Amino acid sequence: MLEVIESALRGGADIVQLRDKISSKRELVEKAKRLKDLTARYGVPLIVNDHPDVALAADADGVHLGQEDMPISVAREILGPKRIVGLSTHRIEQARAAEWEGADYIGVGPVFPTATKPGRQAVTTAYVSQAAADIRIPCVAIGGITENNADEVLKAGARRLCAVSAIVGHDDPEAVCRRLLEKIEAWNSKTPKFEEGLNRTGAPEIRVVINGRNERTQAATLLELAAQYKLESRNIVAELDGEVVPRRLWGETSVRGGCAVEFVHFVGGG
Ligand SMILES: Cc1ncc(COP(=O)(O)OP(=O)(O)O)c(N)n1
Ligand SMILES: Cc1ncsc1CCOP(=O)(O)O
Ligand SMILES: [Mg+2]
Repeated sequence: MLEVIESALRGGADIVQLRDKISSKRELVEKAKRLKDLTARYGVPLIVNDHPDVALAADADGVHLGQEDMPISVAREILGPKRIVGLSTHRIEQARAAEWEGADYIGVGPVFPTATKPGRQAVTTAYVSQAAADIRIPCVAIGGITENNADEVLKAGARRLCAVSAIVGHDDPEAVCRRLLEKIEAWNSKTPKFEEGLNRTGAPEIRVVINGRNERTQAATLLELAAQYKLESRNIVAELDGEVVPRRLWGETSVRGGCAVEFVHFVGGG
């Protein structure tokens, strides 16, 4: 496994997921630790599929969850705010919900039928296009993607590809990754520089609920959020997820996707 992954890393793979449905938890932790040592040498994040506890034990960079796995909020409780939490999606409503609930990225697939995930209906490139147009967090197209059909997926709007068998089932993973990356880069240079998940000023955009309304914001802290609404110098109280946050802490209080903020001001007589 380590040889194959190192070859992919040499070819430019820029994120690695440990997906192993057979090993025991004990074996998974061992594998994840060894993989983490390897990916860290290449400065590449390691994601563990399905198991936040294994991700934590191996100091991996995040976890990938499916629709049947634990909720994002529970994984975050286990992993803390800094690690990556990704979620599989198969239709646009699930993608919107994932964004809303604070996923860091979504899987979009299976784009094509694949023996790696047998019995799963393909979502086709139509869903890839929908996600690319509608979703701000990074979208990773997955499922049956090979060098032969990568351009079709990229043409549909994907800018991140995940491939399993096309890479690990090839005798030269490095060469496959290099060629896939060339395709991704060719499509990136054809389209305006607009990173998925980042808006045009470069800051990540998240969805929050402000005084009961769904809003998008680039604010990283409560202070920035107040400033966005020109409230920072007004005599108001802020609540984050039902807790009052003292004004002196606004600058160091993070706002994250899906959180609820109430800005309350006082009026005479009540
Ligand atoms: C990047 C990415 N996308 C989708 C999946 C599939 O996750 P899930 O639906 O939970 O299925 P399993 O992989 O657990 O069989 C993934 N692993 N990675
Ligand atoms: C895990 C997973 N989830 C959706 S498709 C898939 C398998 C992707 O593997 P392959 O690249 O071999 O089709
Ligand atoms: Mg899963």
